[in-house]
Amino acid sequence: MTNIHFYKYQGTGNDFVIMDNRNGRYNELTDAQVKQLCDRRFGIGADGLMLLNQREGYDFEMKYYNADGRESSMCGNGGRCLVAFARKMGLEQEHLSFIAVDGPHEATLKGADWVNLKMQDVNWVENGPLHFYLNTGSPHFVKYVNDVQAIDVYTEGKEIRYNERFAAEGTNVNFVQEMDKGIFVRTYERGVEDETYSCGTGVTAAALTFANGENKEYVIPVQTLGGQLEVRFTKTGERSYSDIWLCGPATLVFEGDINI
Ligand SMILES: N[C@@H](CCC[C@H](N)C(=O)O)C(=O)O
Repeated sequence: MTNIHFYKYQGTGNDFVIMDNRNGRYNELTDAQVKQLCDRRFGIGADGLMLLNQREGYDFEMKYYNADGRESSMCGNGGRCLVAFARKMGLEQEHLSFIAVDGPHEATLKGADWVNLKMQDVNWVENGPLHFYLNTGSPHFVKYVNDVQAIDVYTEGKEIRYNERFAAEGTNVNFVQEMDKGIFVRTYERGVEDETYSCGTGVTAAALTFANGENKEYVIPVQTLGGQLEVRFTKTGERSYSDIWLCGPATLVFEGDINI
């Protein structure tokens, strides 16, 4: 039996269990334990779990697991929550750098719970007749629809996620509606295998595909079920984007102890 001191954070309703693992205490955590901690009935409940690890040359390392217990690709809202958590753990500077599975990131903190997270540049977008497909740290299928509220995100998202073209890896699936100002995005998340209230890498993917005009700086407001985000970036070519920032709130919900 292991005693775990955990923190629960949420970023626009995308929620995470977080542990301070800078001393390596949780290195032996198994996939089954991660799954149990994320379980909404038998555990704490979350879309994913993150460890704050020590890493030379950076303020910290981000290790991310989906709710299914498997270590996965980059999580944008998770990254923002982990930055807010790092500050709670004593990394008080306004500007932080960390390394994640997709490479180095930087972040800035504003006020009590606002985190701007720099994402990797994107240099490839598949542009189909009715969809886009790109990788913003995690793979994302983006489909534009007329009424996003009317979409059965679970059923339609699951069908695309398990389409054979995405093979064993699968994809996250985003449904996007253009609004008066910006876009509304709903996401079926791989590894949660359900719709989540918000997905940071998905919101980023949707915002990039929305900027289909000239090469210039863009600021795209994005509505999700769990709240408002903003994506800032520079479009540098027909399918290339740099200086991409995912901006929004990241909030501590509660902390506690659990034995597993
Ligand atoms: N919630 C995330 C995405 C997490 C990773 C995703 N479930 C995957 O496996 O690709 C986000 O905020 O980006």
